[in-house]
Order: sequence, then C-alpha cells, then structure tokens
Amino acid sequence: MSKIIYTKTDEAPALATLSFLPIVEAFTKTAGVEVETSDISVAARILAEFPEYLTEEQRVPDNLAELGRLTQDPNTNIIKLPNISASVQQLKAAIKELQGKGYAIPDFPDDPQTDEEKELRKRYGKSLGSAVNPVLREGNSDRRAPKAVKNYARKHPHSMGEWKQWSSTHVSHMHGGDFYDGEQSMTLDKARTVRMELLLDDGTKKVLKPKIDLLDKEVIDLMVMSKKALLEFYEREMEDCREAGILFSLHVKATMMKVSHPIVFGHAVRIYYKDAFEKHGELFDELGINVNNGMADLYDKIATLPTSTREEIERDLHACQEHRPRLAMVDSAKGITNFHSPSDVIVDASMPAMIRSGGKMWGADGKMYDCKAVMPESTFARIYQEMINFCKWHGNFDPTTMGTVPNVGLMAQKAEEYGSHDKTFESSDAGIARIVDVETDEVLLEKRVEKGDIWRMCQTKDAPIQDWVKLAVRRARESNTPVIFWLDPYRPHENELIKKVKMYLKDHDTDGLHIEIMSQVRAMRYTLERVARGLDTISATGNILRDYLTDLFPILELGTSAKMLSVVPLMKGGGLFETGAGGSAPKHVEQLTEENHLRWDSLGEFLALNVSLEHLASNDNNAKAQVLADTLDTATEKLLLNDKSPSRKTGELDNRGSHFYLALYWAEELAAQDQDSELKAQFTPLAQKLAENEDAIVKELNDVQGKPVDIKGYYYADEELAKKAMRPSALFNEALASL
Ligand SMILES: NC(=O)C1=CN([C@@H]2O[C@H](COP(=O)(O)OP(=O)(O)OC[C@H]3O[C@@H](n4cnc5c(N)ncnc54)[C@H](OP(=O)(O)O)[C@@H]3O)[C@@H](O)[C@H]2O)C=CC1
Ligand SMILES: O=C(O)CCC(=O)C(=O)O
Ligand SMILES: [Mg+2]
Repeated sequence: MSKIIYTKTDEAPALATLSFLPIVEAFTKTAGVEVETSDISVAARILAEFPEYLTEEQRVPDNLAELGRLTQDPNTNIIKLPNISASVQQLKAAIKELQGKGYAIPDFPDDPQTDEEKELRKRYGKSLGSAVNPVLREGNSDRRAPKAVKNYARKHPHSMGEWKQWSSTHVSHMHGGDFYDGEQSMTLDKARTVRMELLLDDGTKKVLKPKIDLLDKEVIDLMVMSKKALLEFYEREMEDCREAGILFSLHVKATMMKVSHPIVFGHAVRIYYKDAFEKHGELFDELGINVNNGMADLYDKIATLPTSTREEIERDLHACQEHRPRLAMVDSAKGITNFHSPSDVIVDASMPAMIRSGGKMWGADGKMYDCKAVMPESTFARIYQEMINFCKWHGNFDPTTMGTVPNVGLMAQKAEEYGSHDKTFESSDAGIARIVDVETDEVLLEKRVEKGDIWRMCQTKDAPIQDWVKLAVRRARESNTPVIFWLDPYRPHENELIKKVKMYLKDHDTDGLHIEIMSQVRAMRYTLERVARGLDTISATGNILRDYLTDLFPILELGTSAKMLSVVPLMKGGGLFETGAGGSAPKHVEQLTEENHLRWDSLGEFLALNVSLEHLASNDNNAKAQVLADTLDTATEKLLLNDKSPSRKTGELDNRGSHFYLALYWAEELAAQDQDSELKAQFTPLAQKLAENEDAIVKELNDVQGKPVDIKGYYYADEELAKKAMRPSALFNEALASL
C-alpha cells in the first residue's frame, strides 16, 4: 500500500490541515493511498521530550525522531508543513499552556544553575529554534514557482510600493570583526575526529566540544564575531540612523540561527537602552532579565516590581529613546517594536516585505517610513543592498513582466550554518579558539577571540555538495534555464566550494547549458538585470542564501512565498515535499480566533500533494496516484484562474472555502477523465453533489465568519473544537463522507 505521511504542525498551517486533511484522505484512499499523520508541533515535541512527567494517557511518541529515521528509507513520502521554530518566549508560552492543561512538565529554567536545571535546559533546548527542518531535510532544496502560479501572478499582480530614487532606505552591516571577516576554511584530507577548544592566555585549555567526527573531503570553517566590533557597529549605526531621521530596524534570524543571533539581537537592545541598562543593570541581573529574548522578557519581569521602581525603569527606558533613532514597529497599534521579541522580525520574510513596500517599514504612528535595515553579519547582507540599489535606480519590479528565480539550495545533512548550533559558543574568556585533531593534536584552524565574542564551526559534507551540483545541472536541463552558483572566492568557505563545484560539474553532461559561478553581489546584479527583462535564472546557493532568496524572489514575484513548490529530493531516494517557502503566519491565527476567518493560502499544500502523488505513482507503480496527481494539477490551476484563493477580508471566501473549491474542481476533473474508469465512477456523484450544493456550502462556510471562535489554546488547542471550527459546513462534510 502506498503511504503519505502528512505532518501536523502549528498556527495557521495546523488549522488549515484540519480542513484540508479530510479532503486529502477521502480522495487519495481511492488510489489505495494511506495517509498517516505525524504531529511535530512545538507542543507535541515538548511532550515527547518529557514522558516521565506525564501520565500514560498523556504521553506522545517522539514523532520527529521517527520521521528523521524515515528520511533514510527510500520508500518515504512526507508532506511537511511549516512549523514554529520557537524562540524562548514562545517555548515558555507553550509550556505554560500545556501546564495549564494538566501536563505536569517542568518549568523552563531561565538561568540554570544546578546540574538538574542545566539538564532541563538542555532537554528544552531540543525544542528550541529551528529543530525540525534540519532533521528532516536529508536532501538538498529545489524551490520554484510553478508555471501556472507564475502566469497567474503575471495576470493578477499584487500591489507593490513605489521605490523612489531619493529613498533613504539602506542596509547596514559590519565591515570588519564579523563572521565574514577572517573566516577560515579547509577541506579535509581524510576522515578525522576533532575537538573544539579554547586555549586561554595562561596556557590552560577549555574543551568545549570533545569529539566531532568528520568525514574525508568534508569542508569545515571557523568563524568569529567580535563583541567589541559589534557593539561599536551598533553605536555608530544607531547614531547614523538618528541623524538620518529614519527608522532603525534589526533583521536577524534568531529562530534558525538559534544560538548566535539571539546574542546578536540582545546586544542591539542593550546598546539602544544603554543608559537604562547601566543604571539598572544589577537589578535586571537579579531579576534574571535576558533581552536576548527580547524586551518582552524585560517587561514581563519588571511587572513583578513595586510600582514606583517599575515606573522609574519605564521612565528611564523612555528617556533612552529620546537620543536614539525611532524603532521600526511590528504592531504599531499595540506598541510592539522590533525589539519586543527576536522571533517577530525574521530576516528571510522581513526584508522582502520591506522591499516590496518600496523600502518602508511601520513607524509608531502607524505610518510608513524609510529605514536603516541593520544586519550585522555582512556575509549575506550585501545582496539586499544590491537589490535596493537596483530598485532605486530602476524603480520597483513589475510582477506582470518580471522573470523568475528558482533556487537550488545546499542544505542536506545540516550543511553550513544549519548544523553549527551545537558548535557555537559565546566565549567565556580571551584566548585562541581552535579546532584540533584529537589523535594527532594537530591544530587545523585557529583564531583569536576575546571574552564575549561568538565563535563557531560549520560543517559541509562532500556527498551533499555532489548532490547539490547534480540537482543544479538537472534543473538547468529540465527547465532550460541558466544556473548561477552564488559563491564568493574572497570568502574562504565558498572558495572551497568553488573548487568542488568546478570538479563535480565535470561528472555531468553540461553541453549546451549555461552555468556560471559569481560572487553574491555580482550574482544578484546579473540576476536582477535578467529579472527586469523578464528572463529566468536559477540561483544555486548555500543554505542561508537558499533561505533568503526563496522568500525574497517569490514575495516580489508572487506576493508571497506560500505559492512556491518546495521539494526536497531525499538523498536516499525518498521524497520530502514541503509546502511553500514561508512560515506559519501567526497573525492569521489571531484573525481566526477574533473573527473566524482564516486567510492562510493552502496553495503550497496543493502543490506539495501533487508532487507527493507523482512520486508515489512512479515509486510504487501506482497508476491511480498519477491520475489523481494530473487532475489535482488541473484543479489547482482552475482554482487560481477562477480566483478561489482565500481573501484577506472577513466574510469572504477563506481557507476553508478555497479547500471546498479545490475538492469540487478535483472531483470534476476526475469525473471528466477517461484514463481510469473506476475513479471516474467514484468521483462523478461527488462532483455532482458538490456542484449542486456550491452556493449552499459556500454560504455555510462564510456565514460562520465575523464572530470570535474559541479553540481553547494556541499551541495545543482542543482538537475537537478546532476541527469543528475548521469544518463548519455540514453539507460539505456529508458529501465527502459519501465518497
Ligand atoms: N518551513 C518552516 O518550517 C518555516 C517556519 N517558519 C516559522 O514560521 C513562523 C512565522 O515566521 P515569519 O517570519 O513571520 O513568516 P511567515 O511566512 O509565517 O509570515 C509572514 C507573512 O507572510 C504571509 N504568509 C505566509 N504564508 C502564507 C500563506 N500560506 N498564506 C497567506 N499568507 C502567507 C502572511 O502575510 P499577511 O499577514 O500579510 O497575510 C504572513 O504574515 C516562525 O515561527 C518561523 O520560525 C518560518 C519559515 C519557514
Ligand atoms: O527552519 C526554520 O526555522 C525556518 C526555515 C525557513 O525559513 C526556510 O526553510 O525557508
Ligand atoms: Mg525561509
């Protein structure tokens, strides 16, 4: 029997699943496909970590570990929806909700002191940040806008803010002392076991990671971010921003770069509120305030103080703002700034949204202003300035004519920064950070660090690089599109990759293909020159640029990266089919609970299901699955053409309504096809029933809107209540059940 594993995740995609999954199950069972669900939501992952605190009935299996194992099985077929990569604040909120529901899990230790607390912190750390994707992505990334989606966007362009040549918006990044500066990299000459250690100035050694097994031909890097340089950078840029009179906005990825970026974020907050931190620092330490988790943590903790002390602190914080630039807002109505939480502004989505708005972000008064987009680490920040330069010079892109930029991204086996979290340290002392061969004591890489510097090691295995080159060549051939490898010869890590790419390209027939290697800024310029002329260009990039570019171009081309096809051909032969390139849209949940309208667009799920079925069809020789895939493809196109995607407005067709239309069109296509008479016979009555009841069903789906809906929870909502909310049409439910 063919099997699809459909993940249950968080927030908007989890809600959408409650409506869409019954359709998937009903349709695919006709091809003998079993749909199994796997809950990898942050709440389920927390519960799976602490079975000994739970009753027998409360325990849940470690689904993520099981899926990780399955990525090694060639028969695996997973549809993966986006999940929360939790910040500390989110994790704590999820823990609190679970405790409130009677799950006696321990508190999150903010400042672990005892061994027991340290152990708990370590265990909670497994659910923190980007904890799911690196486990499941045992293959490289193939993300692109399908033709039908691109054509639809060309005919129905989203709105674009206007770029003015006089715009003050720009990107600021460090020019020295960051990870890019002085990076060291090497390709291993043989398999080795290494340790990471700090050689202190007094000659003693602090071993931070005793044993890392490395493979032959693996690329390793050592990078350091200087705290001093970072603080000076912030001080300078804040002053520069204040003088310019524009908004200060910090764009990091504290969720995915879960160790380094919260530290980088925290320094920005402390510099901005420097005077208040100098005055109240001791008290803040006593209260265990850690602004690496955002100002929300500070406000939560000072709430417990006597009113007079709290008010004094608040006054001092406000006084800091007087000689600092205005901050970009996340929610101006609620007074939530860019510094509120490190998971509110996530660079992959936040920078494209800013560029799409003509270089503007929200100010505290609810109006939009030019901004200084601060991305301390220069390695990848420069691509955004290059795009901004292009927009200022040429005006904004035109979605009706612009070319498309698919991406082939290196990410398998925790490539590059993805796998660096357990090898990232905030240096406790000054000394030499070293990577040393355990057997021979040979120092492979070393760099001076001062107290407070962040240093890390990255690994990129050779097999994923070979697979990445192969995938890039395959995509170039299949789509007859040029491929540019975005690799910078001045960056040691990428210089190692360039040698490998050149070598592995020789393994393939590249006759007639256009393949080039360019540094990032040149690659961006080259790609944009083509984009503006309506020409397509595949970007073949490392892991971080994979993440950045697969939001950047889709958001400009299509309005959202939710409409992307996102495939991970697993290196062992299975398939991981992701849905879109974006996240879990927390704001959408708010709209659902307040107004019972879910604006989440499931196009990404439809596209993923399509390729998942195709994969089953060829792997399992399942001809019916192929018919389902072909008809789903046509139905999806019809849905776009008939404008049945969810509206943003309460009272109009939402996620549930668009699911109904997909089911209707899919059933109609199956009824109309002649390849499989059994399927035709099964779906003809359903198509008739849905078509006859179209108006009544849509009315049922729209009539429930406009009122709040209580699903009793955010991270672990009541499944029955949520299901009821997401399946409000009795007519539609009955029709599906009749299949
Ligand atoms: N693959 C994964 O597992 C990923 C997970 N994440 C996680 O998702 C969470 C939110 O991240 P964030 O950076 O805010 O990015 P999101 O992509 O979730 O949100 C940014 C905005 O994009 C729009 N959007 C995204 N997806 C859809 C969709 N399917 N339909 C309609 N609009 C959509 C929404 O705009 P509007 O509000 O205007 O409707 C949304 O507010 C974080 O916890 C993050 O870690 C992020 C990226 C990938
Ligand atoms: O894993 C994460 O935290 C986010 C991943 C992401 O943004 C992406 O893959 O595009
Ligand atoms: Mg992303």
